[in-house]
Amino acid sequence: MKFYNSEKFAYPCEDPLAIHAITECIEKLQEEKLPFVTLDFIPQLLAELENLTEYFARFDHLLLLGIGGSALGPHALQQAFSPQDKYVLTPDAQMKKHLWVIDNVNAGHLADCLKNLPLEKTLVLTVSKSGSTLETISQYFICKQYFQKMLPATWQNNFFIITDEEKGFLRRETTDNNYKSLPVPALLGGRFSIFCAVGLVPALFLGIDYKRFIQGAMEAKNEFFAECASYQENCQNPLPRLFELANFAYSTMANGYSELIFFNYIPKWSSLNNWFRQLWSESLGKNGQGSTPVTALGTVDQHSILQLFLDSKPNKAVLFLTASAMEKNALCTISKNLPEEWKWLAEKNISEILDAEANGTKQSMINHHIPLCSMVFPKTDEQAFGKIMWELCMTTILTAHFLGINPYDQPAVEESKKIAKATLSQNSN
Ligand SMILES: O=P(O)(O)OC[C@H]1O[C@](O)(CO)[C@@H](O)[C@@H]1O
Repeated sequence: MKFYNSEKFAYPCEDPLAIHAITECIEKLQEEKLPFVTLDFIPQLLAELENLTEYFARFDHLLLLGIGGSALGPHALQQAFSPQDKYVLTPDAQMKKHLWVIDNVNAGHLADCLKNLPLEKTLVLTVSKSGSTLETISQYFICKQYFQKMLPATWQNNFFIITDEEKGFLRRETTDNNYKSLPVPALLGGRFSIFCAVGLVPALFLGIDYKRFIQGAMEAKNEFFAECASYQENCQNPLPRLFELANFAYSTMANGYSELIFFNYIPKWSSLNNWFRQLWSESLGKNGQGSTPVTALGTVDQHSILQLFLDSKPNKAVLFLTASAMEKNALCTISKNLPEEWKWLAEKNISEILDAEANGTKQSMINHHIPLCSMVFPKTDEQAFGKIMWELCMTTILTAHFLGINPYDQPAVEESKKIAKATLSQNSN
């Protein structure tokens, strides 16, 4: 991690106030023992997944009903490690397994899935921590009635539920209908749930190496707490890296930088953007605090939004993600044989073009005095993905601590849900 244009925001680790805030935060994390922080539910979950492997193997299609944290993480994993278009392009198609994420209320899409998917080979995976999200539950009812009609004798076998361990409508439905199910551990909210069954069931289904993904999260956790222990022992030791990042986020906000650009130059990780947007917004956007996450994908968004980033209000800080070892595919190397004015591109691989573009954007942002944190990833595999997701979650929690807010709730969202429910109740017979 390297910071630019942020010298004025330094949070010196020798400052007694900073030391106090940091040690207090570490103690709180150790005391709270939240499942996301401890990951202590993982061994049991891995054993349960092992037992379910044979059952999942019966199906070719996973129809995921869920929204927000119940869909964005699985979608990010799919895009990164099992993109559906990859199979369209691969004639030998190990294209056995498909994930269809129904995370919006789009009647056409749901109806197409129901009409066109082979139902016997389709597993409906309903994911909702609360078990009461209107969009998810409505789509669950529609799928249930359709499967009951089309597969009257066996329909229950095609339903799998991921929800709270004890509470909520979906937990009752699971018991009443004898569905197979896995829990979302208590106190593991939607945007932190990628490390439980919410992320791992779709990953297992698609053949993604979910064990390495979890290894990445574990590695991040162990590194973070080792750095914390060393800092607690002697505050002259380096500040834990994620505190540095949270400090950058916090102090840019405190200095009027109201937007945080998440500029991602790792095309394979494109869906990380939407996942991060929820994490940052719902965790920090409360009590008049927070910064608005604006996500961008390189190089595409250079050609749409970069102008504004560089030259509009100077209220933007940036997290800038690049990979240091981009895959060099021989098919994507330009030959020597080029027109004179393009000779400078001779023998360049497409990944070098991405690197050069990323470097150009980063340098120009730095030249425009934009506070920027650059994160360079040596790998982009499942393990690296698990690691960065855990680190971004932890950074968000640390930033919330500096802001003095609770990162785990999202109370303002409830109002619109109540209004929508009231409207539907009024119109019901
Ligand atoms: O998993 P659930 O409980 O259906 O919630 C879906 C999403 O809705 C929210 O509660 C916001 O309404 C998110 O925090 C959550 O990820």
